[in-house]
Amino acid sequence: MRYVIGIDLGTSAVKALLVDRNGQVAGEASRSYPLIQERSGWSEQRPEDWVEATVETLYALMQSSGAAPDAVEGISFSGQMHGLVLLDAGGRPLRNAILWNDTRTTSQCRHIEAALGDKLHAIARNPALEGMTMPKLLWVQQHEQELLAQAETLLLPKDYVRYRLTGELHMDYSDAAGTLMLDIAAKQWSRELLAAVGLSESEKLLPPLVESHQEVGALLPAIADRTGLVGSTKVFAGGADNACGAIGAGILDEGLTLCSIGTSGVILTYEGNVGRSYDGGMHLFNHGKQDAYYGMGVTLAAGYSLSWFKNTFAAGESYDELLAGLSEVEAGAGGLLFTPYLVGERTPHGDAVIRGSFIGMDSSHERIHFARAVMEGITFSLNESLHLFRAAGKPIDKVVSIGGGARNPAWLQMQADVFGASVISLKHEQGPGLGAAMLAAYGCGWFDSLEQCARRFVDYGMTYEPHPERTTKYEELFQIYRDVYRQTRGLNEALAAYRL
Ligand SMILES: Nc1ncnc2c1ncn2[C@@H]1O[C@H](COP(=O)(O)OP(=O)(O)O)[C@@H](O)[C@H]1O
Ligand SMILES: O=C(CO)[C@@H](O)[C@H](O)COP(=O)(O)O
Repeated sequence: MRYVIGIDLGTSAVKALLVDRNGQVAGEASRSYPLIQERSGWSEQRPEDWVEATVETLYALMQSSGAAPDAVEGISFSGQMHGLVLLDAGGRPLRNAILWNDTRTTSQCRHIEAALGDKLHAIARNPALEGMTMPKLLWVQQHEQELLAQAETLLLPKDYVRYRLTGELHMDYSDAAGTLMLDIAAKQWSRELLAAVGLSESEKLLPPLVESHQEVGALLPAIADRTGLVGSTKVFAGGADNACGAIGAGILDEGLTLCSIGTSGVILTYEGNVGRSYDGGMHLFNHGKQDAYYGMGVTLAAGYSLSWFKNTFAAGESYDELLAGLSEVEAGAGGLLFTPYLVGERTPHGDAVIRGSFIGMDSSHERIHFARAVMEGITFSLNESLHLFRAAGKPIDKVVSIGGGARNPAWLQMQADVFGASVISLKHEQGPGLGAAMLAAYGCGWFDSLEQCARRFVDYGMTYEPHPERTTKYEELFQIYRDVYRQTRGLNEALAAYRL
C-alpha cells in the first residue's frame, strides 16, 4: 500500500496522519507544546518546539504504524495561520513566534487603517485585525528595531517547520492571504500595501509564493534519519489550517459551510470568485484549491473557552466527565449566559479589550449549567458569523462540523439548534490534517483534482437536524447574547488597567 502524511501544526499540538490511497487513516500521532503568555493579550510559541514536536510525531507515526518508509510518497502541511516567524541570515528564529491570538497590535491596526483607507479592502480584501501578520511586523519594527534589522526572512508557522524539514523557503497563497500583505486577487505580494504602511524595506523578507499542492522539495537527510522516513519523500507546500479543514470536509464548491471548533472557532463558506465582500470584519482568503476563495468569520476563544473552563474548574477530568449530563440541562442553561471573549473577540467586534462574562448566575446552578453556558456562548459567537453570511445573501442550510468540538454529539445538536441548519459530522473526524494529506495525495498525482480526491477521502457521518422549539428559544437568547457585548464593553475598558 502507498501512503501520504498530513501534518497539522495546531496551536495546542502537532498531529500527523498516515493515509492510504483509499483515504483510510492507517496511523496517527501527536505531540503538544506550550503557549507562552507573558502578559495579558500576548501569545507566543517557540518555533524550535514545533520542529522538535513534528520530528517526534513523525517518528512515532512511523514506529506505531509499521508502514515501510519508502511506501510514504508525499507529505504536506496544515498550519495555524498568521503567526510571525522572523529568521536571521542563518535561518535561525530571531525571537519567539507571535501568534494569531496575540492582541498586542491594536495601535498598529489603527495605523494600517489610517495609512491605507479603502485600499486595504481593495487589495488585501480583509480588515486590519490584531491577529494578522502585518500589524505584528509593524509592532516589531516599532519595539524591536535592532532585531528587525537582522531579519532576512519572514515565514508563517508551518512554513518554518517545512523549511526545517526540507531547507526550502516558500509560502502558499492560502496562508499568505492571512498576512495582510498579499494582493488576494493578483496572487502576489503587494508592494503598494507595504509602502503605504512604512514596510517597503520588509519586502525582501517575503518568500516565494506557491500553490498548496505544489511540490517544494524533499526531506533533508538528517530529518529522514530522525523520523524513519526516506529522503526522497516528496514535500508539498500545504495550506492554512482553515483552508485544509475545508478541503478535509469536502468544502470545494458552493453549497456547504464549515464550522470548525479548535482552539479558535470559524464559520467558513466557499467562494468561487474574489468578487464578494462581507460586512462585520469578515475575512476573504485564497483557498487551498487553486484560484478559489472562502469567506470566514472567527471566534478567538472557541474550544479555548471550554479548555480554560475545564482546566480551571475541573482539572484532571476528561471532557466526557466534565460534560456528563449536558443533555439533561435545558437549552439556555437555566438563564445562565456566557460570552467567550477570554482573549478579546474577532468577528464581528474586532475588539482586543473586551473580556468574557457569565451573566445570570443563580443559586440553583451547578457546574454542568456553567459548562453548558460556555458551549452555548461559543456557539452563539459562531452564529454571529453565520448571520453575517446570511445577511449578505449567502444561504446556509448545511454545515459540516469539524475540530475537537465535533467530538461531543450534544454539542453537534446544539450547533444545529443554534444555527437553524442541518449539521453534518465526519465519520472519522481528523481535523485539517486530512486536508493536508489530500493536498499531498493530489500533488502526488493520485487524483486529477481535489474534488476527485474528496469523493474518495471524505466520509460524512451523522446529520443533526435543528429542533424547532429549541431553535426558537435560541433565537431569543441570541438577541440577549448580542446585547451583552454592548453592555459590558465600557465595564471591560475600565477593568483593563487591572489585568495581569
Ligand atoms: N471530547 C470533547 N468534547 C467536547 N469538546 C472537546 C472534546 N475534545 C476536545 N474538545 C474541544 O476541542 C478543542 C481542541 O480542538 P483541536 O481541534 O484539537 O484544537 P487545535 O487544532 O486548535 O489544537 C478543545 O479546546 C476543546 O474545547
Ligand atoms: O486565526 C485564525 C484564523 O484566521 C485561527 O483559526 C488560527 O488559524 C488557529 O487555528 P486553531 O489552532 O484553532 O486550529
